Amino acid sequence: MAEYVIYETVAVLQINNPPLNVLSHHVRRQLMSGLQQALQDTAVRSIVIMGKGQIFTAGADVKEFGTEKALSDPSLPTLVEAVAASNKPVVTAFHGTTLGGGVALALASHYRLAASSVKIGLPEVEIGIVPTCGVSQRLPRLVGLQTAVQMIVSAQTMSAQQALTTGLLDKVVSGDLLSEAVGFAKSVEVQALADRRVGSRAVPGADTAEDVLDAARKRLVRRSRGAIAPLTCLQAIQASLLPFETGMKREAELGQYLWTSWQTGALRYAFLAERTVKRWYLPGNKTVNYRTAEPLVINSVGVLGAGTMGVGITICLLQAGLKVVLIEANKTQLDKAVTLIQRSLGGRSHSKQLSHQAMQLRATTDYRQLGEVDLVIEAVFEDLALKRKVFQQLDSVTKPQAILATNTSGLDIDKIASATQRPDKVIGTHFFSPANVMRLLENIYGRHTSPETIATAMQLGATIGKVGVLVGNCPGFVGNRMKGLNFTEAMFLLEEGAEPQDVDKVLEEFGFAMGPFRVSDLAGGDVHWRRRIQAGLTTEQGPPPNTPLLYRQGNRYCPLADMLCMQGRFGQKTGAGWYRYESGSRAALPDAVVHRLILKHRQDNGLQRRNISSQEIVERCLYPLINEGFRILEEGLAAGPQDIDVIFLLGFGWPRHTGGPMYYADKVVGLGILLRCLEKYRALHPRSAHWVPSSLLQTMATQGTSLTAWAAGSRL
Ligand SMILES: CCCCCCCCCCCCC/C=C/C(=O)SCCNC(=O)CCNC(=O)[C@H](O)C(C)(C)COP(=O)(O)OP(=O)(O)OC[C@H]1O[C@@H](n2cnc3c(N)ncnc32)[C@H](O)[C@@H]1OP(=O)(O)O
Repeated sequence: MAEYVIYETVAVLQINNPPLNVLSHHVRRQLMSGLQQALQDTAVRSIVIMGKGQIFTAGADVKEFGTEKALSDPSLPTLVEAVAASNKPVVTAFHGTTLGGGVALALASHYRLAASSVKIGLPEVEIGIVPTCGVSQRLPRLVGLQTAVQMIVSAQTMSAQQALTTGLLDKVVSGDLLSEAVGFAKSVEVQALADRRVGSRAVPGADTAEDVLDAARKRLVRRSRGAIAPLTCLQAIQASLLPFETGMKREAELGQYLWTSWQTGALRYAFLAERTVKRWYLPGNKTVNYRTAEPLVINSVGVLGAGTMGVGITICLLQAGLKVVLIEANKTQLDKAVTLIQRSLGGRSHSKQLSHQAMQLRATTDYRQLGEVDLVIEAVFEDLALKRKVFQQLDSVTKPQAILATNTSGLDIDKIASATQRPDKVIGTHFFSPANVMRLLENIYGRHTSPETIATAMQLGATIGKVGVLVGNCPGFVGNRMKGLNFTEAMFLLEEGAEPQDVDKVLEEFGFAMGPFRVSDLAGGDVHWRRRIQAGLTTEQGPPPNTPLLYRQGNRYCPLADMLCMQGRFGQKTGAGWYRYESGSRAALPDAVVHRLILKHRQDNGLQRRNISSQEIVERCLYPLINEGFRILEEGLAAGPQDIDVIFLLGFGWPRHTGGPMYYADKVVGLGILLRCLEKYRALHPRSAHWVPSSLLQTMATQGTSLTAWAAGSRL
């Protein structure tokens, strides 16, 4: 709700809708009624709008979007325009965080005041909408086009000091915000309002406007990759160069266009899904969940292995204020890791002046130093036998109540746990590289993992700023199990007529930052080659004896990746893979050697080249992966489609504006069409098991059930 209090001649309207003061319908109604009361009360000469609690407001109520409530009277635009039309001065005074609709209220006010710690931002583009309510028209008039573009299109927050410098704020206060705001409001009661109305101003620096907009447009065309919101927001900003009323009409048209687009639905889903997955539960036993399981308190963590992953994990633990014992048998490697960690945390090792965070690190070659830690994250080489040996050692050196986590991208958690006497305390914590940057933490529970251990791993993820997603134990877990199929089909497309750059281009246009072949070159082709060798699919010398070249273990198989690896072409690190790289450059250049290799492979094996459409590339690379997602749900390895989508959005660069693979299948492709497509390709490629539609998909498609609606109903 919103409270109404009078301080002499000042009416103070305080938003009180904990925890984040979102501008839900009831809040808007009360603010509007408070505003009208203040305007009618002759004793009131000025009005202050502020918020109670930890922040001013997180903006419009995103959970109302897509429902009638979002447009119910007073809608946010109506409220904002009522503030702008006030004939008594309105001062918006904010603290904590002020986002979206909160900024709209502030811009419509006559004065803006903020606490010095405030963060101001316009995250609308991230949920696929235009910052309407006059924001796209008033902000450029107040701070100039360059800053407006920066704020609206980047969605980054601004500090109070930056906002003061750009002219967004009139004053930054360090004392009590309420008394400062009331004092300020009194001081402006007799001031004329005409030139305080932002809408009546001209956009400063309009002479350089076209240059600013052109540069922004070029940047966005390069970066948006299919997302429509950023360029639409830019169009709205451009309209601020028109007379105010005309610009407002244009803003409303563009606002409506995005408001009704499927992409805003997808982006809003992604926003809520990231929060939904925190409310974890075991798909097979909902009584084990985030409410019933208590996490252990974790103060100190051991990290075993100081390779790239170990270093990244250590950095995020230290950044979260945890004590870390880093163990590495190789002293040279350990020293190198310590330098990297200190550098990353801002400590200056040469002057011995370390940051406070870096001082929480103890680096040693001695396992016994793990005796007192609350939890260990093992990050040694991805080899089951090695990990089992390490866990045996950990079991004997750590205290009995310590949790033992393994950073594996696909090995069997139960086999690792069975090397210890405490399988209930063993869990998989799959970090994504670079571990200190990527926000995903895939947590994998084994057959014996206790609820307490799960709750602790999920809590640890939140502590270190990651989004933890809980999944069941299967080869590759959820992410890699699904992702692997994308690459498999991408290679079949090469056999049938495509070149690596064709496949990459189509998937990059779809929205991925990099296509599968560029990703493979970046990650290093040898990583998966080793896995294929371990799985008995190939050998270092070629196919295993008495194995047909194009079929392995009963399925169609493309040996092209193996052939490249046998030539030592592992990708960027060797200067050549699916592409070639000129020395020191990361630019992937199409390579005649690869072209000839593919050509010869087709000729040797009687494979006919044909033209492959972009549509087919998308379907062949993405639909098997989605089908596998349905199988994962069917097998009870993920609680819902949100969990799978968050894994792909945060761990695999799946384009956010499509919501993630499961949302995309449900809301964009349609389950019926997906099913028919799988059946078509199954008929064409009978030796690829991944085209067999999952029974869950078949049931849903046949019954016309929506996956997201089904999931929303079953979620705790
Ligand atoms: C057909 C005609 C069409 C015409 C157009 C009609 C117009 C209709 C209105 C249009 C209005 C346009 C202009 C205004 C736009 C906006 O304001 S859009 C909203 C902008 N705000 C956001 O995007 C907020 C994003 N939130 C955050 O970044 C973070 O939540 C936070 C504020 C920084 C706090 O972070 P943290 O403390 O980590 O908390 P969280 O876990 O993220 O959130 C806690 C719970 O609060 C929920 N929540 C957060 N923000 C909102 C929100 N804006 N609305 C609703 N709910 C919100 C969040 O989901 C969490 O809840 P659970 O999901 O239940 O866990």
